Amino acid sequence: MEKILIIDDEAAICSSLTFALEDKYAVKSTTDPLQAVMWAKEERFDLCLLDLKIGNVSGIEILMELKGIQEDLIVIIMTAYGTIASSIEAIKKGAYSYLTKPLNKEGLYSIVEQALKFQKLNRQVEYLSQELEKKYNYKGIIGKSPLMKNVFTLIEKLKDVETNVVISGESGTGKELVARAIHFSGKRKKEPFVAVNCAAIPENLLESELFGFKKGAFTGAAGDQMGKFQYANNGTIFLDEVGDMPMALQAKLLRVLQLKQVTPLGSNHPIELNIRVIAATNKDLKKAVEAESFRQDLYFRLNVVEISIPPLREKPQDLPLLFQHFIQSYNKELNKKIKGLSEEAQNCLLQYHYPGNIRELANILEYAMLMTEEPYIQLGNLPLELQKKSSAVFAYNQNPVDSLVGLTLDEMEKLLIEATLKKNEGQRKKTAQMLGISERGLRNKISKYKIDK
Ligand SMILES: Nc1ncnc2c1ncn2[C@@H]1O[C@H](COP(=O)(O)OP(=O)(O)OP(=O)(O)O)[C@@H](O)[C@H]1O
Repeated sequence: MEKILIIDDEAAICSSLTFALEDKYAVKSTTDPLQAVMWAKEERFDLCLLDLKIGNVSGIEILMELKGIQEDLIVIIMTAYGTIASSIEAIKKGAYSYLTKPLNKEGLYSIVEQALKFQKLNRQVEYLSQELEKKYNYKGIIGKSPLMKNVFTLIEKLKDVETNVVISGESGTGKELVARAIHFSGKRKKEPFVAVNCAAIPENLLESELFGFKKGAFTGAAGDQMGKFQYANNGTIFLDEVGDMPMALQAKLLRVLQLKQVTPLGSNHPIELNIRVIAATNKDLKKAVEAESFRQDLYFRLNVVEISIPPLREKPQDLPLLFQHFIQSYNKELNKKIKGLSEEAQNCLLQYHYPGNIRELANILEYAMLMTEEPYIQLGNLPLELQKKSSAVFAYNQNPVDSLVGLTLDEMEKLLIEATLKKNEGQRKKTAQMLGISERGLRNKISKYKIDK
């Protein structure tokens, strides 16, 4: 039985409403707003009939307090004054609807029934979207596309074995997330997971960062320092951007992996290691081996199994799930109650090709959520760059040439190259022919406009 709370400063109204509703619902009523707030803290009501003015207390304040306690409580405002303005204010603050006094029984029944139905549906939607998120959320990695399912299968296979793994994919595709999933679901999960970005640490510091050093090993080595390998002992070391590791260090890394021991700089005492190595790269390591910028022996030692993570533009079916996932998580982080995206904003985000992959999508949504005050993110809340692209595409569909007015020639050229590449599924030769330029010319423009390949 649904529970209804009635708050009105007239005891007669409280009892007549109770009488009208108690056959069908569990009803509690009070003339004291403080009492009502106390009840709401102790038990969960489904619906509240709230007077707009209870003595000196404003019903809107009570409404806000009740909503703060239980967000999905349906509140129907009752007003003797019938002033549209205050009722509209109440609705803006989260009331479901309002009734004008004197109350008519039929009107009351119908609005209560309708409101409870609405709430039931809302709860169902909330429940189903959480279930959906669970279904397509593999250890915090969202995705339902066949490409991502393949990644999940590999994680399952690799989590409990000791095999070295290379995770490849463009920047922001989730390589570190996958490495963490392997570590934290496998048998080393209680041991450390240590991530090192080989591209972010200056070359002269990388060796000491990885292997550690003894006091006096070099100028400035004021005391002993443990290296990342030692920190990660018994656990997993995650070598991010391994393709950027200098050649000299690659040889040392290979020795550490072969001998399963590390010797800090300036020390003669090797330390035994029991470590799993997961490396990541946004470069094509095979090509780097061919170009002799990556050692072949190290490549074979690291790359026992490769997990390749597809760029976001190759798995558009994951976009709606990711939108929902990030909106939910930023709602928590930013203390917001955004419900979703307007159709226009959603279309704009569906059309975009995300050179920065999921990291870029997350940033766009965080920005948009900070900008929006409404329940749904609007096109105008998205970064300007995206809006511009979207309006150009939209306008183009309406009126091909006029619509491009406002873009610079460079912006237009970039859009045209992107669209032609997309039509030709990335084939440059065909694209260059279509655009009437040489392949070299196309390559130059691709790099000038930073178009992803
Ligand atoms: N499938 C996914 N589901 C949910 N969040 C994801 C997913 N993939 C990536 N992310 C999020 O996107 C951000 C970037 O991911 P991550 O750092 O793992 O990417 P990366 O490929 O290692 O990037 P880089 O190469 O730049 O280091 C993180 O905040 C991560 O949580």
